[in-house]
Amino acid sequence: MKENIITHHYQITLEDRIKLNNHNSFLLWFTGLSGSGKSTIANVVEQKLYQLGIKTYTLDGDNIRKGINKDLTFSPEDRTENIRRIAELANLMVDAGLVTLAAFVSPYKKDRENIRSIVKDVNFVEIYINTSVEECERRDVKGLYKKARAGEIKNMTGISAPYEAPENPDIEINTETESIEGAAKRIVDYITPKLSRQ
Ligand SMILES: Nc1ncnc2c1ncn2[C@@H]1O[C@H](COP(=O)(O)OS(=O)(=O)O)[C@@H](OP(=O)(O)O)[C@H]1O
Ligand SMILES: Nc1ncnc2c1ncn2[C@@H]1O[C@H](COP(=O)(O)OP(=O)(O)O)[C@@H](O)[C@H]1O
Repeated sequence: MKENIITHHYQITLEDRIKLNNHNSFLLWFTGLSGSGKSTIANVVEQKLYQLGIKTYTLDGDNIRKGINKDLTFSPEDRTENIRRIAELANLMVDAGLVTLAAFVSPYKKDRENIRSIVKDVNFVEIYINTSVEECERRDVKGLYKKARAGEIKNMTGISAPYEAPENPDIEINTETESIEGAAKRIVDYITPKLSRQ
C-alpha cells in the first residue's frame, strides 16, 4: 500500500554529492530513429566528459532491453512503459550525481514530456538526432529496416510505427550534414558551462 510507504530522509544529499564530484548532474537524452546515430554520438560525448573528469554513465538498449525491461515489446504501450522505467532509473542516477546519457528511440512526444517531469526540468537536456528514415535505411546498421520491409518486423519506427519529432529540442543534430566529432563537441560545449557549480 502506497500510503504505508514513509519517506526516510538521508543525511547525505545530492548537494553533498555535487560538492564531492565538483560538478552538477544532468540527464542527456538522445532521441531519434534506429540507426540515426544516438549511440555513436553518445559514446563520443561520454569519452569527452570522462576526459574532463566528469562522472558519467550511459543507459542504452543493451543494458536496458536485455535486463530490467526484458519483458517489454515494441507495442506503443510497452514503449511508453520502457521510457517511464528508464526515466525513473535515470532520475536515480542524476540524484546519485552522475551525468547520465540515455540513447533510446523514444518516439512519443508525451513519453518524452513525462521524462522531463520525472527528472527535474533543469536537469533534462533533450538531444534530437535528426537523421531521415531514408538515410537510416541506407545505413541499416543492424539489418532491421530490411527485415521491416520484408514484413519480418512489425511496429518498426519510421516504417510501420510513428516517430514524433521533437519540436523544440535543446540540441538538434543533423547527422547528414554534421560529423560525429562535430556533433559531440557541440553537445559538450553546451553542457560544460552548466556543469560548473558556480
Ligand atoms: N520495431 C522496432 N522499432 C524500433 N527499434 C527496434 C524495433 N525492433 C527492434 N528494435 C531495436 O531496438 C532498439 C530500440 O529500442 P528502444 O528501447 O530505444 O525503443 S523505444 O524507445 O522503446 O521505442 C533499436 O536500437 P537502436 O538502433 O539503437 O535505436 C533497434 O535496434
Ligand atoms: N554524423 C554522424 N553521426 C552519427 N552517426 C553517423 C554519422 N555519420 C555516419 N554515422 C553512422 O551511422 C550509424 C549510427 O548507428 P548507431 O549509433 O548505432 O545509431 P542508433 O544508436 O541511433 O541506432 C553508425 O554506423 C555511424 O558510424
